Amino acid sequence: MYNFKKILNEIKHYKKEFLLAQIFAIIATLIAIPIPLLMPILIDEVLLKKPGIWTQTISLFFNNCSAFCYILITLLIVILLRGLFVLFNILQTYFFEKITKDITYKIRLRILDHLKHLSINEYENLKTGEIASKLISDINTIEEFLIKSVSKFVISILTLIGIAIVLLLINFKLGIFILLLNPFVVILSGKIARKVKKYKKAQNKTISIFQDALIETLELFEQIKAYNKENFFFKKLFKLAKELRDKSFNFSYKSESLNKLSFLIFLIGFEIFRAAGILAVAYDNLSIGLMLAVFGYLWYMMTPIQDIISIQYAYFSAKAAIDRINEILSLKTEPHFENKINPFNKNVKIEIINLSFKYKESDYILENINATFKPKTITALIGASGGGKTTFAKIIAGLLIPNKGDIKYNNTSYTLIGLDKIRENVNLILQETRLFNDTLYFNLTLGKKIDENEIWEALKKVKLYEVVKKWGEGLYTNVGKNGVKLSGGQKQRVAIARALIHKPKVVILDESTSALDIDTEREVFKNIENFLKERTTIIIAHRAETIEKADEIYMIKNKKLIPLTPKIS
Ligand SMILES: Nc1ncnc2c1ncn2[C@@H]1O[C@H](COP(=O)(O)OP(=O)(O)OP(=O)(O)O)[C@@H](O)[C@H]1O
Repeated sequence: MYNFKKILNEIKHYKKEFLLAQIFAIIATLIAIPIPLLMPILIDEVLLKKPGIWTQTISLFFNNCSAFCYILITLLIVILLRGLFVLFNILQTYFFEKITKDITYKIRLRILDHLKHLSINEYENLKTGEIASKLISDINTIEEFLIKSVSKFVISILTLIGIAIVLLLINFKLGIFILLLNPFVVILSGKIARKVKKYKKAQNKTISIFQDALIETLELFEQIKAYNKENFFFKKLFKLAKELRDKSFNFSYKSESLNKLSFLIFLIGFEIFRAAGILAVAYDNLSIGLMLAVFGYLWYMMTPIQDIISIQYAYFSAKAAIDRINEILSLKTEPHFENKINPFNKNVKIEIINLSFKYKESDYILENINATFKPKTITALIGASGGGKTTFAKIIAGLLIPNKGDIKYNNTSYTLIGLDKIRENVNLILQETRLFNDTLYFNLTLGKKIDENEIWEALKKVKLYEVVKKWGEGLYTNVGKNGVKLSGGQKQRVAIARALIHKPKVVILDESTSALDIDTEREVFKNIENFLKERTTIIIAHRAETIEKADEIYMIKNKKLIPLTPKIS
């Protein structure tokens, strides 16, 4: 779990970089502080002919300097200082960014690692979009806070101290007046500016509601047409479009007005300080040049004050982001079992012993069941819809962990094998096959190097050979997002081909030919029959013909697994 202390503590790992960054930040600030003073001072010392410390210093190096020479030298020095300021600023940014990006990278890795080990049961309750937004936007928010608090805070404080000293030295009374009042001006205008942000957010929300509805309508366009529901859905869209107009108008108008108001407050403050500056010239011996320098410092003060104030907001946003990230980190990961014994080096006998299972908040789906699945045997599993067949298959495949009882693979408990080993050797082919937006080759091999001939052989068996041969790029054809270029039945056959290629010791077919027509299903089964008979096979099916192929039959009924012997035919 994360908290601010833990995140800020991370900085300890970057002591060298952090120290360098701070040193560069201090140098940059020291360089920047005198810049607003240099040009205005020439007004007094050169134009108004009141020689002072600046022209005297230049004269030490250049004899008989003319007005042009003073202005040129000052200009060159200002340009040089500005250049050096940027250079040191870049250096400090480099190190600060390196630190913050590395810290957030570690947070990202930690979340990804947690997701990797998430139990499937927990994963099913998560929305993928939510995870994506959490990973990206919440971590960005934390990063923003880190940059503001770690890098900008120190610089802002230093800059303000530097400016305060210069202002007080220029004119004590004017300095005090500005230093006390300016933060209020910035805070007030900043507060209003934040309200603008709130309205902008509300406006974006209305836009996204409209966008979501539009996308959904377009995605389901075919079904909407088929059910003759265009009027209903488009009426909803028309209504949302109207709402979007009204709300957008309301928000844009308000946010624009507030924006202007915020700037007005800032300008009023600025004008008051200018007036105070002129008053100081009139009544307090402030020179015109120094007055102009004070105006320069007024602008210069704005950014550090704003940065300091925004740390507070960044803190609250980051706090919410940390809470959301912790929500992900609190999701249960699957138990880790040591891979002590590998029972999969021969054909597999699976024994289910007093096994019970329930989902997070459900009643028991399976209760105290016992069964044996013999090697080189095809077992059919039947039962009413919703009875728990897929759940049972997932447990055998190591995707769900039983709440009670044991599963033994060749007399070895799953707790001694390790889930990864089980998944490697038990291939569960589900009814719905999800494919990667990648080539058919990748979808079949999943990154493993497999000889193309072997793949073509598998495709022949599942009757996809002709189809794929016709594709221009053959095995290297991209199947599109979620395999859109393939029909439901073709996708199911890709999944079966994948199993043929990976040769698992146990195969579970969970209604994995449901989308095939009877003839194709019959042929595919005939082609893979030997493959299935050589291993431990469980077939979940409704069709009598599929069940007939089984050597044994089990039925799931009332949370129990009942052997059906003799075989129904
Ligand atoms: N992730 C889940 N969280 C909570 N309950 C679930 C989850 N998955 C399935 N269930 C519930 O478990 C029960 C068994 O579902 P399962 O999918 O295993 O049944 P099935 O026999 O395979 O059904 P079908 O023949 O319709 O595919 C159902 O009541 C279902 O609502």
